[in-house]
Amino acid sequence: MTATSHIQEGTPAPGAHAGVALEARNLVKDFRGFKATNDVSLQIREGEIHAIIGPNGAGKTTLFNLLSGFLSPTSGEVHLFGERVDHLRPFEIVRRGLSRSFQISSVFPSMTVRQNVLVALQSPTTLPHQFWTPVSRLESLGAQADQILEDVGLGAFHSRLAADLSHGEKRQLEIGISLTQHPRVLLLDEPTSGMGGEGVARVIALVRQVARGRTVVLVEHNMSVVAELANRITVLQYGAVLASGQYDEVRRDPRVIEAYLGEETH
Ligand SMILES: Nc1ncnc2c1ncn2[C@@H]1O[C@H](COP(=O)(O)OP(=O)(O)OP(=O)(O)O)[C@@H](O)[C@H]1O
Repeated sequence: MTATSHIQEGTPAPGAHAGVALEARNLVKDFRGFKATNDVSLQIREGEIHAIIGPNGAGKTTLFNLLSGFLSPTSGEVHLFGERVDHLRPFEIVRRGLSRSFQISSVFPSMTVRQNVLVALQSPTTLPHQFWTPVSRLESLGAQADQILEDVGLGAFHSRLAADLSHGEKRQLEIGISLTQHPRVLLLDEPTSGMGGEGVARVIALVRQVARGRTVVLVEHNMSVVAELANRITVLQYGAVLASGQYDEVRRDPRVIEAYLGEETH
């Protein structure tokens, strides 16, 4: 049995989602004849930390964009807790429980750490009937902001300008901003990119913490981070799923070793 076959097991009947938080069914994204996503089917189970890995250009970011509504698939479907969402806009998907953080910073540098979280808390996705509110009037959300900052380890930095945060602290803030949307599923795009050992260890601890009670999907290049965090992994190559399953099993798959993990297993 190949590792790939695991994604076929337990496939729920159409409409059911029995323990599956997020599902791609035969997803294709065609950029002018080039399939950046090529018939991808995968299931992310509720409560797991699932890593999407693969060489540069394998289609990881494109898949994230499809799962979160930032791109529409050429064909195929995305289901969130059993509901088809591939026709919805990103904010509608956020409202249904899926948030993502970005590889490129979404932080406002000229605001304080706390103001960044407050602004995210009053976004239309969390407060549907409220438009822009001056930061000074957002204090009703202050307790919530403070709790989120504690949760992501930035409690002591609340009044610091976001511009003055270290790279790693900015990533912590981005995760905090994602948490303002109360996601049941959190997509993290390379949360440890550009970090040294200490920052990586902090993010690993943070991801473990935010994963309590929710589902986390992460794109990650650092294989030791994947090994530490992921319950299951999916390996992409040329836009397609090469293998999907338990980390220890997939890393021994000869095709995966050849494509990607060779150095790790020597
Ligand atoms: N808008 C686009 N138009 C044309 N081609 C695109 C577009 N977006 C992505 N691609 C191509 O699709 C392929 C997959 O890109 P993608 O960014 O999804 O890969 P990735 O696995 O995230 O790569 P990396 O690890 O380098 O971030 C690449 O060959 C890329 O050049």
